[in-house]
Amino acid sequence: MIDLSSVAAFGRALASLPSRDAAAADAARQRQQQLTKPPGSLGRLEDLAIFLAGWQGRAHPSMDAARAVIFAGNHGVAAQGVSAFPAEVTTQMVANFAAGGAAINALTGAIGMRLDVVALDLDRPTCDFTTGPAMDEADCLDALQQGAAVVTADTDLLLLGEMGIANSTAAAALCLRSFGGTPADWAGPGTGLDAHGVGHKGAVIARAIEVHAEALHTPFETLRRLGGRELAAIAGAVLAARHAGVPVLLDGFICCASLAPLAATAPGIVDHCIAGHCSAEPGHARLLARLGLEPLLRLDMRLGEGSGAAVAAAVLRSALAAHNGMATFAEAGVAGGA
Ligand SMILES: O=C(O)c1ccc[n+]([C@@H]2O[C@H](COP(=O)([O-])O)[C@@H](O)[C@H]2O)c1
Ligand SMILES: Cc1cc2nc[nH]c2cc1C
Repeated sequence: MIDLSSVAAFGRALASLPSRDAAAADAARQRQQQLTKPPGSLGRLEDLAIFLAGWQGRAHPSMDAARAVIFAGNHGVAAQGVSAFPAEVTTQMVANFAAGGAAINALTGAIGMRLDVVALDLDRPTCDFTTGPAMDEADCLDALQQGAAVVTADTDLLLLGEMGIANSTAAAALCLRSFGGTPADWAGPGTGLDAHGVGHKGAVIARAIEVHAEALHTPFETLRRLGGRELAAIAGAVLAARHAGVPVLLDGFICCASLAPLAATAPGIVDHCIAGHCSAEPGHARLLARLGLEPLLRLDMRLGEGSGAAVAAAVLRSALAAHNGMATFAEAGVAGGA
């Protein structure tokens, strides 16, 4: 596992991002040319298979050891009335995940994917970041490490998701600080605020940025001051996955926003990531454009908890079924191959 035990170690991990295996990607690209179809006719499915080959380091990538992990955290900023739901729903939904009753249980179940839920100190919400840093240094490092700890070298795809009432406020603050714009560019309805609620949320975010303005100089400080435990855990998991050669499937606005502070200084942090979908949360399309990611699906989903990524995982499955299972022109005796 990569070392994320100190702020300096986090900085080093972000500054030394490994590249994909170009030879494996080339071998997969050549295989695609030989399969019994007009070149390019499987569209983005071809790109996805080549992408997974490059990051898994093998011409025949797999999803047999794919794993979904949902991180959950509680947020002090919920006290500012920024969510349509009460803060206790985070803990209640974690119980629902454990009981198998949530959308993510159904969606990972439908594709036979392993699901784990990591609840991060739910009885100790982060501090309200309109008055001080969300986390102290040790807290943020611990969350980063708990995220990194879910990554094992034998995982072939890591699907990430989150659960945390009020975390779309933290996500919007991370985006605003990382990519600029106005609070209105990044604040949306989340779980269902009306227009007045969204306006209030924007004002809360503006206040937070003002309070921390002098101190938001590094990705770590932005994550620590404006983020939350589940957001830091996602950042840690993405960083660890990169160093372990594990491609990542990202979910919605909040999941992607966890990477905003990192991407602002190291844009290549998302190179091993696929955006599973574009959420209906308005900031997500803007964020994906800033991250340089083209989402696989647009289904107007805005649930979180990994749900959009789980639907997209079925598309990845199709990409690999074709890539690994089709006959070549030579094997099938079909004329016209390269
Ligand atoms: O993934 C998304 O794009 C998304 C968009 C809106 C809401 N959510 C989920 O709703 C919660 C955050 O919304 P809120 O209004 O409580 O900040 C959190 O549990 C997320 O998983 C998720
Ligand atoms: C019920 C509910 C389920 C969720 N799943 C992810 N975020 C959520 C927010 C709410 C409110």
